[in-house]
Amino acid sequence: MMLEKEMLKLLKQMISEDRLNHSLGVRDTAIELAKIYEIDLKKARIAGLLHDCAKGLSNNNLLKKAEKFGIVIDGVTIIVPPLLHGPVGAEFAKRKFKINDEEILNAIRIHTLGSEEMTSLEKIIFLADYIEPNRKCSGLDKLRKIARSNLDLAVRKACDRTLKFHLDNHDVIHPQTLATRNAFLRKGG
Ligand SMILES: Nc1ncnc2c1ncn2[C@@H]1O[C@H](COP(=O)(O)OP(=O)(O)O)[C@@H](O)[C@H]1O
Repeated sequence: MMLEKEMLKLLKQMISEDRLNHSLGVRDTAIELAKIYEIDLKKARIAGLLHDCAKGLSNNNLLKKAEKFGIVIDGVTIIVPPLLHGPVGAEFAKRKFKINDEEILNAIRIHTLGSEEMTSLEKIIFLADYIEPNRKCSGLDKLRKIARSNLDLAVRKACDRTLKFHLDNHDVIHPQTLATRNAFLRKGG
């Protein structure tokens, strides 16, 4: 595996300064949550750092890379190509950053929409992306607290926020956020 210093150097060439700061915030928040929930700190650290490594690509390039990597492009994703930055990012993590750990790759892959069944690492990356300190949306402090005491409830509440946001914005909405939300509601989240 590459050293984190080398990963950082490569990542800097791939994303903007703001996105890099966000990635460092996600890395640090993921480490903090990993300590609370007693999961592998190194995996949380690397997945957090690299989760947005494909965020610098244009919609057109995301679609091209998705096709090249054999990623399934569904009817909503073709309309909202930024949804591909997780799946394409997982491929970049593997090919450019030499990450072979499937748990890290899956956490990067599903970090935007979540999934009905998620590992603790996947939940932590999903949430760290949402609550890291550079995110300034109102009302996040409550979610920051919940993430530190109940991961499943925090995932469900994060999905609720995403759904509300996109409804209010009159956006096309990917149904996976709703599927994730319903699954976590049933888990008691
Ligand atoms: N359920 C969804 N339906 C449609 N678009 C979504 C959904 N969830 C996220 N998006 C969009 O996908 C892109 C990536 O989401 P996200 O990783 O949360 O972005 P960011 O880190 O820039 O906030 C954004 O353009 C966001 O608006």
